[in-house]
Formats: sequence, structure tokens, C-alpha cells
Amino acid sequence: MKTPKISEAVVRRLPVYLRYLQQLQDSNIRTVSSYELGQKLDMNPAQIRKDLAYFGEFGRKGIGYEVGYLVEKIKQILKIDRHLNCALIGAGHLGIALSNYNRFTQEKLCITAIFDNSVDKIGTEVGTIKIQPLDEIERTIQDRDILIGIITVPAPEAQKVADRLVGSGVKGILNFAPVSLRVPSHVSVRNADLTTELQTLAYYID
Ligand SMILES: NC(=O)c1ccc[n+]([C@@H]2O[C@H](COP(=O)([O-])OP(=O)(O)OC[C@H]3O[C@@H](n4cnc5c(N)ncnc54)[C@H](O)[C@@H]3O)[C@@H](O)[C@H]2O)c1
Repeated sequence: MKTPKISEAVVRRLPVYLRYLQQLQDSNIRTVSSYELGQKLDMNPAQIRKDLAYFGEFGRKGIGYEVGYLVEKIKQILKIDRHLNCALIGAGHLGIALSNYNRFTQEKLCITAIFDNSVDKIGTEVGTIKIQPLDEIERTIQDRDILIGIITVPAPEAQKVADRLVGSGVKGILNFAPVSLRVPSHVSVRNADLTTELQTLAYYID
């Protein structure tokens, strides 16, 4: 069967479903209806059913969704049922905080290499990861099959770092620097920005 083109809005909702389903799993709850999901996530149950139906028939009438099964399915859809190595570049305030957070929360989608260009940082450790010089980025990314780069360097350095990540073969970049990156079309970029989120939020505050 040909997979339909899935909109980004649907893809962005899947991790939201997954996070709540994993909480249910931790509480040993075995089944959940789209109505219950909708109530908890403040979403329309019909929307949830429609989103999940893009990928298959996961629910059963009168019973709902089997939580464990749906968790595994969503992980497969998001392709996070495999180990996916990430490299972080810029071991400053934000980079260290993100690395420490990721270390405790993720088993498979994890930061496995950290780079910086400061002699004060190179060779020091974040958890079990030794910060490497930027010069080692290409070789490390290829040797460790790293597919995602996370940029936490100052804005003027971000494009140069992105170019090196792309040249090393990464397929996705999560960019925290306040700058728009230019990358080839085969590379996906997601920007995370506290300031723009706050500015957007401000619009809704009277
Ligand atoms: N998206 C957000 O919500 C958000 C929040 C805070 C900070 N930021 C951005 O994140 C970035 C980092 O902020 P910070 O407060 O951690 O800064 P920081 O100065 O504490 O850390 C930056 C680190 O990058 C390293 N670095 C600089 N140039 C480099 C290069 N070419 N290659 C490798 N390493 C390099 C520095 O040595 C330093 O360790 C900035 O661009 C900042 O604007 C974004």
C-alpha cells in the first residue's frame, strides 16, 4: 500500500500522543479510548482517530487502543524504535543543559558526541561523554553513524557549523541558534527558540 503524504501537523502530534501513552504504560493502564486521549490532551477525539488512521487500524470499537501496542507503533512511525545518534555542537550553558537532560530521559534518541572549539571545554566530560574538538566532527559523525546534529553555538558560528554537519552526512539539524540556516533539501531543520515562542505567546495575552 502506498503511504499517503503525512502533514507536518500530524507528525508533530505523534510525540504528544506518545508521551501520554507512555505515562499510561507506566501506570499499568492497558487500553485507552480516543475520547479519553482527547480529554487528557485537550484535543478532538476525531482528530486523534484520523491522525492514527493514516498509519493503520490500531483501535477496536468499544475497546479503544491497546496502549503498549500503540506505543510501539508510534515509535515505529517516528522511527525512534532504533538507536539514533545525535551530535551536539557548542558545549556552553544551553548545550550542557540539553546534554544532561537528554542523558537522563532518552535511551535510543541520544546525544553520543559533543563538540566545542574552546580549549577550556575540550577533554572535559558531560556525564560519560568527552567533549571533542570541532576538528574531529567529520570523522566522528561518519564512524559513529550520527544522523542528527544539535547546534548550540553563538549565532554567527551557526551556519559554519551547519555546513560541516551537512558535509559530514547528517540528515537532520535541531537548531537553537537565533538564525535561519541554509541547508540542502535532503536535510531537515527544526528551529527551537524560546524568544519566538514567548513572542507568539504574548500575542494571546490580553
Ligand atoms: N533557542 C533557545 O531557546 C535558546 C536559548 C538560549 C540560548 N540560545 C542560543 O544558543 C546558543 C548558545 O547559547 P549559550 O548561552 O549556551 O552560549 P555559551 O556562550 O554559553 O555557549 C556557546 C558554546 O559554543 C562554543 N562555540 C563557539 N563557537 C563554536 C564553534 N564554531 N564550534 C564549536 N563550538 C563553538 C563556545 O566555546 C561555547 O562553549 C546561542 O546561539 C544562543 O543564542 C537559544
